[in-house]
Amino acid sequence: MASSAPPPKFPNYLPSSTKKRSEFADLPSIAPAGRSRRPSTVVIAGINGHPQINGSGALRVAFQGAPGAYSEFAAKTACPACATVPCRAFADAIAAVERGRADRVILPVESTMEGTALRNYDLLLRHDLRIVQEINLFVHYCLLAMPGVRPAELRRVISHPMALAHCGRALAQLGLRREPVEDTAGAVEMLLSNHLLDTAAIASPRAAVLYGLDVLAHGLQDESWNVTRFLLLSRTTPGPPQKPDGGGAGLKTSLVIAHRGSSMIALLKVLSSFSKRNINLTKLEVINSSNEGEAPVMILDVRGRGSLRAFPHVLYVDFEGSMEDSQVKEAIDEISSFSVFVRILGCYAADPSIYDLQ
Ligand SMILES: O=C(O)C(=O)Cc1ccccc1
Repeated sequence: MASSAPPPKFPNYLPSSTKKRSEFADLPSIAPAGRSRRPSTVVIAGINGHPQINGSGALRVAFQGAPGAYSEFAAKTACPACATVPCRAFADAIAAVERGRADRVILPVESTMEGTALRNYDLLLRHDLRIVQEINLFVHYCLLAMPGVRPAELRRVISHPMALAHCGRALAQLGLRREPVEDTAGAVEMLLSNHLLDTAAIASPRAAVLYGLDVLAHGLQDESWNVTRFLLLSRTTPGPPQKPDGGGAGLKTSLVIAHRGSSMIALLKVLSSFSKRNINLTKLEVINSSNEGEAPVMILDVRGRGSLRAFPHVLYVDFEGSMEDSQVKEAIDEISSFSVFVRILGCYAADPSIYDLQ
């Protein structure tokens, strides 16, 4: 598919003021479960075929949000026969995998409009999980409201912070007050269970159908090219990564590299280790927390004593190839010789497509 994404910016999209549903002071409390129209099962057609756990049960994929969230669609795209496990927060979704209540967890990690979701990378680094697959989805946003509500009656809009950020221009034109909540489908559920007639939600057209809400506007995102990259994580490595075409190409590896001293010198050395072996980088992000007095990046040392270690300078690198390639092995050995810490976050099939979520 087309690949002319605009250059990513790199803010952390989650504002610290993100509200939990329980903190929504001016909203009536959420209706008891019996009154909620949250569907008990969600059936979504999958798009591509991937290995499944069969027999005793479907692969269970934890995601943050209510049924109908974009992350759930990403999970179903990656594993069409999976059973999805809704979780309130990302940390809960990760805990579900760590405690064996789910087999995989799916996280949105970057978008063409907002850049890297650093918070989600932080979560990935703090836990002993491996990336087993990536999924790219086009994300289309709709403005949803309770049946019969007219646009002029709306005063505010609630949604996931990334959705609010992606639709900034349209929302400014509509003059709606923005309030972040945990996920897009959760926002829809909140409208419904609290019968909010002055509030709209930004969510997918699927969520509108699932919950029976009206779609007041389609394609609310400021940029028509709005792709979100999700990572599927597992506690264990489920065997060698499957190449997407069954051939030799299409594997990717993700690394986090920490170093002391100048991050520029380390960056140049890392780039040289890859370039002299003709290894293609697909992502490179420098986190330098020492200058602005920010908290250091905490990384779980999965090889050592399993303890969290703090680093002021970190590089995230994704590149084409896997640990099966001798050139890749050599590059990682060289990088390890001048870095204080290197962790392989996963070798996995690169997603050759961008799936369309309508
Ligand atoms: O809130 C959701 O539905 C999510 O799955 C998180 C999200 C929000 C916006 C774009 C992609 C993922």
